[in-house]
Amino acid sequence: MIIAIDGPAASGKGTLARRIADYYHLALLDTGLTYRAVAYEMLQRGWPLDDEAHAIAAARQVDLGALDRETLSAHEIADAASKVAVIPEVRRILVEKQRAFARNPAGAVLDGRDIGTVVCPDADVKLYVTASAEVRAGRRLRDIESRGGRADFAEILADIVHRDERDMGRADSPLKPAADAHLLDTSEMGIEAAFLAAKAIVDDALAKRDKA
Ligand SMILES: Nc1ncnc2c1ncn2[C@@H]1O[C@H](COP(=O)(O)OP(=O)(O)OP(=O)(O)O)[C@@H](O)[C@H]1O
Ligand SMILES: Nc1ccn([C@@H]2O[C@H](COP(=O)(O)O)[C@@H](O)[C@H]2O)c(=O)n1
Repeated sequence: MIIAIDGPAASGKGTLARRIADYYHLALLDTGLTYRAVAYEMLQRGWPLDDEAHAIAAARQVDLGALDRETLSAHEIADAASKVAVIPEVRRILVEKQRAFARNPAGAVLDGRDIGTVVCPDADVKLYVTASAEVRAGRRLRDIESRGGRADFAEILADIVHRDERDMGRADSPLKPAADAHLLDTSEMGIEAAFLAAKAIVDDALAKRDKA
């Protein structure tokens, strides 16, 4: 079984993906980390983010087994990731690795921006998780503060809106719900309620599949 979870920044898709993968005993890949790994390498080396040759070389080096969430989750890497993610050849290389992961015989959950539309168009279940930009900014702020950091709500909101615009507006694999995705607006749902709503969708899809 493959479950595809897409959505804009800080919508809670990663949290949901983790819960679903644990519950159904599926392998999990946060594909955002693969773009972040390319951005991290570019920033570390001092290469401009629009240097396509170096970005492509960095994408080839990405090892799915060695993605360091702690290092890659830094807030400033997110914006850089969305800049390298507009380069078609970077996407092609990373999508190939993501598809290889999705072939895991035990089944897999992948979350990102183009999983239901490009990476796994035949996924058994597709979820498009969203929430208002203000709710998402509030969640991200609490996230940063709970780890001892400081941030400004207005700045986070502006970053989120700007990143969404870039992700939705790019020519190659823009963020959008797949035609057959189930929309899950979690603006007024806590983590547990969002998980239960997603689980109901997955269980329903599995029951239909088993009947067919
Ligand atoms: N339904 C929810 N209600 C309240 N808080 C939530 C909910 N879902 C996720 N969160 C919290 O919001 C923050 C962002 O969630 P998460 O990292 O899962 O988002 P994401 O969509 O994967 O973000 P990104 O695209 O930036 O990686 C986390 O602190 C998480 O605990
Ligand atoms: N399938 C994906 C996943 C991510 N991106 C780009 O990476 C940026 C960071 O992603 P996070 O989920 O870790 O926040 C994101 O803003 C996208 O630009 C992508 O293009 N496709």
